[in-house]
Amino acid sequence: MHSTSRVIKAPAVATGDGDGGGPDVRGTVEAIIDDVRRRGDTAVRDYSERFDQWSPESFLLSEDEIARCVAEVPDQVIEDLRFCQRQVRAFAEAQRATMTDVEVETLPGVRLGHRHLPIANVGAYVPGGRYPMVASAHMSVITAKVAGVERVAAVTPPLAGRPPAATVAAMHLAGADEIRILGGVQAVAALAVGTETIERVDFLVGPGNAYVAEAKRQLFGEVGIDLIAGPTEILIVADDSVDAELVAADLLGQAEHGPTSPAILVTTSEGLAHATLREIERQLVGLPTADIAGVAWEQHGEIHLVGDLEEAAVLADALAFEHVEILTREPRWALERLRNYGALFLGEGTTVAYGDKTIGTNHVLPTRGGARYSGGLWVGKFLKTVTYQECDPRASAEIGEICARQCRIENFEGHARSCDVRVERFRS
Ligand SMILES: NC(=O)c1ccc[n+]([C@@H]2O[C@H](COP(=O)([O-])OP(=O)(O)OC[C@H]3O[C@@H](n4cnc5c(N)ncnc54)[C@H](O)[C@@H]3O)[C@@H](O)[C@H]2O)c1
Ligand SMILES: N[C@H](CO)Cc1c[nH]c[nH+]1
Ligand SMILES: [Zn+2]
Repeated sequence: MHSTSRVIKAPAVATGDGDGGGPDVRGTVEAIIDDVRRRGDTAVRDYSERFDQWSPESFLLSEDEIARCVAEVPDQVIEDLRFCQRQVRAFAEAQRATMTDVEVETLPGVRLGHRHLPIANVGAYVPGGRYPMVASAHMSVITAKVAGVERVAAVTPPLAGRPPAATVAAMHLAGADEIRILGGVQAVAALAVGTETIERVDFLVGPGNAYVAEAKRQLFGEVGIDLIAGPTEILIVADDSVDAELVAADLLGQAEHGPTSPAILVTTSEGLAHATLREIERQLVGLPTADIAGVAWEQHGEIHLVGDLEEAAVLADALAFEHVEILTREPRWALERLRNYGALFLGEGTTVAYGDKTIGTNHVLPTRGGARYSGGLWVGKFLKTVTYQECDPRASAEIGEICARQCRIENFEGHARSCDVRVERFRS
């Protein structure tokens, strides 16, 4: 296909630079994980002091401390948290209901099945370095609980030298079994490898900054992980049916996550492209987070003018962004056409912020191209799909003959004899 794509605004820094996985981040993370492995709680405390100026008597909140946090949160906030959590739970439960166990008779006397078993021990990282990311508590903790996870150990960094009350309330209402005020690599490493006071988990979930994402990547194998959910990304596909005010607001909305968060507009309308540039400048004035969003936009913001929506789709699939908004006349075309995205937002009626906080889909989503091979966090990530089999004597004799021959092709004589013994025993 001949592309007529033109760049209206290029990023000052190549997308992906500096937002994780670079040698500095990799080395720092490796050193912290090693140290936590060697020195346990002492290392955890040292890094918490160094990075978060936080060294309480215990990182684990007592029931009283949790109750004090919940009491600090205004009633309206608690009511809204409960609303958001109901939406997340309802969608997770609907997804869980699709995951039925299977048992089939594939041949007479041969029964094969699978079951979905919840992981027993999960660590849920709730970010909070720059903003208290309250909603991440719903996304990880509720979803784990809907899956049937027994122990959810939740962690989040302190906020201005204190437990972040709303985040703690959200973790508690979501059903977290343990709540620790502990952030960054030291928290993730402690959960993964275990320390004198923190029982290790089997699976780590949740978003985080480049350090947290890299820590999960390095610990993978020793512990399971949901996905790499690093610095937020947004891509908007738009035609001339949408106005620049909405597009600019949505781009800046996610750019405010951090100075390395890319925000990209792909449009068929040259008028919208230029209007969006102007509108972003206008909206940055007076935005309290303009210092972050402005840098993100300047360094990682892009506008591409394309010939048609097919070109837009090719670009969107190649970039495989975390969030993709479709602001075109008939947005549902994207459901059929696009394949690489973490979450899709169809039409002007919704926006990434709805998914981030309130509507019920999970906001823990793949970044840095991870959408090519993974979707976001969902109830299925907490379930292990395990198989079983059973064979009656007649079927066993039949299968055994074939299987023994197959084993010998591969020179597995021991395997073959485990079949032979059954053929002998069960042949009528
Ligand atoms: N992809 C997703 O699904 C998703 C969802 C929500 C949030 N996010 C992302 O989560 C991130 C949250 O980042 P944050 O920083 O606000 O909170 P965070 O909790 O992820 O990280 C804060 C911690 O980073 C550690 N840290 C900071 N500087 C460090 C350094 N130089 N060396 C080692 N450790 C260091 C500190 O211990 C601190 O507690 C954002 O990038 C946001 O875009 C992603
Ligand atoms: N946009 C983030 C997902 O990348 C989620 C979030 C929560 N709160 C604000 N934003
Ligand atoms: Zn967001």
